[in-house]
Amino acid sequence: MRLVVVGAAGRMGQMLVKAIAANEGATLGAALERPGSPALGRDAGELAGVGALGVKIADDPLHALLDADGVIDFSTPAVTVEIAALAAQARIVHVIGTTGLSADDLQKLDAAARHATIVRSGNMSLGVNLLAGLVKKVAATLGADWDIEILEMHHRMKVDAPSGTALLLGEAAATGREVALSDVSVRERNGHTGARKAGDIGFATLRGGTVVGDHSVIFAGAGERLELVHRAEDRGIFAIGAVRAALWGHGKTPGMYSMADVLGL
Ligand SMILES: NC(=O)C1=CN([C@@H]2O[C@H](COP(=O)(O)OP(=O)(O)OC[C@H]3O[C@@H](n4cnc5c(N)ncnc54)[C@H](OP(=O)(O)O)[C@@H]3O)[C@@H](O)[C@H]2O)C=CC1
Ligand SMILES: O=C(O)C1=N[C@H](C(=O)O)C[C@H](O)C1
Repeated sequence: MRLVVVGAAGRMGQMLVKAIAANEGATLGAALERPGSPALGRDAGELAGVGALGVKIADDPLHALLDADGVIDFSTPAVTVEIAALAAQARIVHVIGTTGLSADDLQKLDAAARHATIVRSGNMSLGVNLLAGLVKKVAATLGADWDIEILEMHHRMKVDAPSGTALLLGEAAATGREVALSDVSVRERNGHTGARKAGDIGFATLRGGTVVGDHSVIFAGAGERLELVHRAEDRGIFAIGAVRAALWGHGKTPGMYSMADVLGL
């Protein structure tokens, strides 16, 4: 499968180039960066530390997608929306790892998924997607007198909050409780907040250093507390998941899919 990597010089982009180079079922067809990026013209494999792959980083998505079977995109919301429209025109697979997407962005992705096969997840790792299943089950099992709080920590360069993973885990908890996350989520607390409202799902965000991604889902009851935790130690886990998603999506009917679909969870 011939794949394009969007944001190929980024933290995840380099991991994706590495993961594609290591996968027998995939080849790197093109590598994209923004116009004006200092990475333009560099060999994507050399930049990612896997040796020259003969693919120079370029800035023209239309040209890059011409002969592609799929595109893997861990970039920014605006770029992802643009790439989704192009992937829909080309009727190819679009794997989306980008987080921080607005409701309007998500609507545009849904429209693109009428023609593109989109796999989107706030976290492409096996561990987090298994964790989401556990969170749903625990939330469904424990009564509403157990409070749910989600805590995440990421590196100092992360630009969106709460993380895509925290929101994915929040959705899993809300689904377990058969409520809409948008009705119960509390993303900020400051000053005289009053007592916690029963049924709320709270989010707390920490940023610092080089933390790849830590997530805790805390179920706090009267006199006891249950915590489910995932710690990502290497970005390679997300890249391996994304390449697996692209290969899984090849030849699938256009639509919006998740990592749970890919992993059969
Ligand atoms: N779903 C998952 O499993 C995971 C998701 N993520 C998400 O992936 C996204 C990227 O994260 P990360 O790699 O850390 O961020 P980076 O900022 O390191 O990478 C993003 C890259 O996209 C580039 N870019 C910007 N504009 C364009 C454009 N027009 N065309 C092509 N490339 C462009 C950036 O270039 P420049 O810096 O020059 O602007 C940068 O190199 C985030 O939303 C993050 O939350 C991250 C890890 C796992
Ligand atoms: O920006 C990151 O780094 C990460 N982003 C994703 C998120 O928002 O949850 C996944 C992972 O935790 C790393």
